[in-house]
Amino acid sequence: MPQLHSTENCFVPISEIIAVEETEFNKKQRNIGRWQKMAKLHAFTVYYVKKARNHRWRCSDATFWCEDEHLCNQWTQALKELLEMQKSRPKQLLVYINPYGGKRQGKRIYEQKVAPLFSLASISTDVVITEHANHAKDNLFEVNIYKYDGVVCVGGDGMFSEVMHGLIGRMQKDSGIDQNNPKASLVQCNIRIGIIPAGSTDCICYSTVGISDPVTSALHIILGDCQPLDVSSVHHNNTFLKYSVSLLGYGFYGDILKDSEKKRWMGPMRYDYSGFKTFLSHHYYEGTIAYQPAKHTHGSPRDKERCRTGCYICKQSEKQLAEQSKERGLKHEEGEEEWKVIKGKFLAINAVSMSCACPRSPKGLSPAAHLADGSADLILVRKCSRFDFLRYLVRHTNQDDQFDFPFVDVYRVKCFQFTSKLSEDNESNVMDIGKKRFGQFCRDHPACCCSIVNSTWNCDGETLDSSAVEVRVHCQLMKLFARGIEEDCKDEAAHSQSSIEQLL
Ligand SMILES: Nc1ncnc2c1ncn2[C@@H]1O[C@H](COP(=O)(O)OP(=O)(O)OP(=O)(O)O)[C@@H](O)[C@H]1O
Ligand SMILES: CCCCCCCCCCCCC/C=C/[C@@H](O)[C@H](CO)NC(=O)CCCCC
Ligand SMILES: [Ca+2]
Repeated sequence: MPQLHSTENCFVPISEIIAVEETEFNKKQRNIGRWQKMAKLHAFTVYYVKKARNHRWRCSDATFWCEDEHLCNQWTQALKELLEMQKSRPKQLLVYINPYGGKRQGKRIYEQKVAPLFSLASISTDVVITEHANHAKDNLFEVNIYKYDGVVCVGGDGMFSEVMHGLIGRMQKDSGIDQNNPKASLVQCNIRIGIIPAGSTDCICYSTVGISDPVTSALHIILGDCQPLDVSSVHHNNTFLKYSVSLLGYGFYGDILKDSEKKRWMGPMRYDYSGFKTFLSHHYYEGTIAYQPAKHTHGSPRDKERCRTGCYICKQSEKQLAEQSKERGLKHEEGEEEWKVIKGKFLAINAVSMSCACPRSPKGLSPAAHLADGSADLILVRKCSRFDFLRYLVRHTNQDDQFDFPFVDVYRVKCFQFTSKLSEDNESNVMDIGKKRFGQFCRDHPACCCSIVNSTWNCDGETLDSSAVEVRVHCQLMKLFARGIEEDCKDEAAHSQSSIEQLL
């Protein structure tokens, strides 16, 4: 009876096999003293995902061999057929590389770490190295996107934002939807985006995979993972400004971004420099926020439960979304629902449609936010002392609850509007003041830190031109090659039904 041998005793679900290849096998047989004639061996290698600590994935391999050529061929054939049956895996990808993002390593990372894995998994790629900002976005309006199973961006959150705007914008254009209408029901984008992190913050990758690591992300793309994602649309006076998936921040994060743009040459360090400077400036801004609570979702921003792979709350929202689209044509109740209004002086107004976890803050700005529940968490940090604001910031880096302060409020919302007091008071006056230098203080109280100019909105790392905005969350508008953050469970794979071991 011919037997199959292997270099490793491993247990791998079919869904985690990257590729199967026929191999040349030279088993060095140690013989005691005399030369021994060896029968020709036939072999194949199985490349599979090995899960390491902290959500890191690596490509590992195991070689199987036997003397019977027919048996060996039967095995390779059977495994390849099983891989062919994994229908969610991409075969053709469009790749955009930003050579200047983060530490300017995008091209090297792609060529050395990602391209060899794509080629091993028989994925064909069209690669575009961007030559200027908006190159990827504009290109997505021109190419035949429908021939691809996905679009990959190599860069940071800014590069992802470009690709997302290109894809969502293209989908709306092709469906005749006017993006300037803040109430429009946008068409979902089913072409998945893969993120190979090579930027400064990489918040979207970290929050959807659990780590910012190019090889891990490449493997999620190869396995054909799919993670739906909420997208917020931002409008001003019936004009579309931008989409956001991570942070929409006014005050603290807007000011950091504005200052850091001038320091791009510093690379990722610019955020630490500008963060420190902005913290010391301690500006607060007056304005009015009106929001509609997200009543459709069961979670709350103060939950202890986190959004993890297969999240129940996101699944419920997905069901609701499917029901809604069945009933399309029936009137949206949004307009009839009650608006809550809050006026005040704020150091920061942050709206996050995901946790915004990143290496700087592994639990993120709102640890219990969901990736795909159709809501955003609106965090209001009111005027407080520098010391209290520092305590608030530090809690982003430890286990303490950052919402447990009397000057911090958090609401789960489906839409909101913001108007600064300055623009409410006197539009023309704002124009005059705006011409003066940024950061001027109230003349009556030079030490009070209330700013007589507006802050800027930070929209996923890019500034918006308007301070008055209207924001609406679009549930699961797009999809990523990811699966959300997996619960830490070492023997997960051991419960899979379809494993090589079972086949053996
Ligand atoms: N070839 C290019 N030259 C100049 N800018 C580019 C080019 N390609 C893309 N960009 C722009 O660079 C901006 C920043 O890119 P990216 O997000 O990759 O890096 P980052 O800003 O360092 O990272 P993060 O967004 O994570 O902070 C993007 O908004 C994108 O529009
Ligand atoms: C004394 C220690 C205090 C430490 C406080 C740490 C708090 C860190 C929270 C980080 C939140 C990041 C939110 C993500 C925003 C991204 O969409 C955006 C684009 O990449 N990045 C920034 O705007 C860059 C924003 C950079 C912020 C530092
Ligand atoms: Ca959400």
